[in-house]
Amino acid sequence: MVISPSRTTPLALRLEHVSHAFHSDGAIVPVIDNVSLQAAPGEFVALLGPSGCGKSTLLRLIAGLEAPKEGAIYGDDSPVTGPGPDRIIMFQDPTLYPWRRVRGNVALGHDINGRADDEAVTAALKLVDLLDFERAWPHQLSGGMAQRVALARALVNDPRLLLLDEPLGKLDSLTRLTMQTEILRVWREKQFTALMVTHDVEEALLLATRIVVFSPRPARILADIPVSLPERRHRDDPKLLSLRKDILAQLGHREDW
Ligand SMILES: Nc1ncnc2c1ncn2[C@@H]1O[C@H](COP(=O)(O)OP(=O)(O)OP(=O)(O)O)[C@@H](O)[C@H]1O
Repeated sequence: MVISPSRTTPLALRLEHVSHAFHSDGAIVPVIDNVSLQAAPGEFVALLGPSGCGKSTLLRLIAGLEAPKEGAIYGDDSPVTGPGPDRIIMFQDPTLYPWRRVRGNVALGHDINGRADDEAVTAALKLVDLLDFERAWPHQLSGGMAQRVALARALVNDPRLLLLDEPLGKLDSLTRLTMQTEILRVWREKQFTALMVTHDVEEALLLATRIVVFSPRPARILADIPVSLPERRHRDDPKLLSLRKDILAQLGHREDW
């Protein structure tokens, strides 16, 4: 499979009454509680919620890494029964192999049958603007560059749904701003469906077309908010600031102290 130079065919995602729980020390710990959610093809949905509420677990269920205890997940009306190259997850930690160059790390995303497609790897490197660094080693990269390598590795199979699990969480604030722009640029170019977990309300408002707010564990949907802001957004837009205040209130934060 070769990463297509133009738009991909985005996936329509649907979760129906999804619940999940873990066994811990002989007890059952509910983590997801009756979550029904849809993402239209090409939407960028941000998932916000308190730490430990179950957001990463929800992404793992959508990626097919685990099966929900109850409910069902559909991609384009087909039930999700396991992982697949159409749904790729990108984590907070880029986890690059230090003994592989940048190109070799990106190729790993495509190495399922023991060989990578050179053209696909080149296209993915180009997409994140790292072709000039293809022969660099991971230790020679900045944190932002390492995350761009991880993004290229996620994109090399041309996913139809990209699941971003706090991908910018460990970056310094300036690199984070640059990476937000990078992610938006790549999403606009490829037009995959995106679901991104973040703790940063402003980040969600700058990137997403919709924001879903979750309760503390077990995660229930508290609010599903369309972000009807212009495509090019400004963090000091009064409408963005007002939405930010509403969402922080949903999360139990008040800013009047
Ligand atoms: N494999 C597991 N076995 C047992 N408990 C687990 C497992 N994975 C996650 N949990 C628990 O499920 C809960 C939700 O975890 P999860 O990582 O999904 O939360 P989160 O909202 O992504 O958290 P954060 O925002 O801090 O990353 C936590 O209490 C966690 O300890």
